[in-house]
Amino acid sequence: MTIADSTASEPVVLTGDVTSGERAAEDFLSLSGYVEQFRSRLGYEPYPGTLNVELDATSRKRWDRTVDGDGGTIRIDPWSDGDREFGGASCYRAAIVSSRSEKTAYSTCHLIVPDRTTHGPGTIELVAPDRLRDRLELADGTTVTVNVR
Ligand SMILES: Cc1cc2nc3c(=O)[nH]c(=O)nc-3n(C[C@H](O)[C@H](O)[C@H](O)COP(=O)(O)O)c2cc1C
Ligand SMILES: Nc1ccn([C@@H]2O[C@H](COP(=O)(O)OP(=O)(O)O)[C@@H](O)[C@H]2O)c(=O)n1
Repeated sequence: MTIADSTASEPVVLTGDVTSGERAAEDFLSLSGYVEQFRSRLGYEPYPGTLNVELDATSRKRWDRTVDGDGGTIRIDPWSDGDREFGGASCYRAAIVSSRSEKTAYSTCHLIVPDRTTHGPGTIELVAPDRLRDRLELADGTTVTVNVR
């Protein structure tokens, strides 16, 4: 299955646990070169940071297979501020549900795959206009389901 196939059929369903990283994404997502692209291409200004989700074994295989050979639905282009080069990213429309409040889905977020990242393929990152830890009462270790379209 590819992301292109999944648009026409069912979303790709991924489950995993919320984790903390090294607070690197916060700095990148505060830069105007990214903020302007998110506003025009995703339709919102992201909360500065990414929510990290460590996938379970089944989801990890599913996601590896899904992204294979797919260019991503929405591209964020590389850019430069004159001194430094910043990498691009691929974004996929997504919705997230917490195992602690399954009635509350947050559906205006995106799974983002930076071209350069410190994370391996077993950890996905989500961007959203709101702080998802607050909106969905998430803590490290909370199991979440991410539906990727
Ligand atoms: C929009 C975006 C752009 C990024 N651009 C770069 C980059 O140019 N160079 C780089 O080394 N990492 C880049 N990263 C990746 C981060 O450095 C980091 O590997 C990843 O987002 C995990 O961060 P965390 O430690 O906050 O979880 C980018 C991340 C995002 C979300
Ligand atoms: N839309 C978002 C983005 C980040 N976050 C959280 O905001 C904090 C800062 O994001 P970050 O990407 O710099 O941090 P880490 O993921 O490296 O821990 C982290 O605790 C993220 O989990 C969130 O709750 N909702």
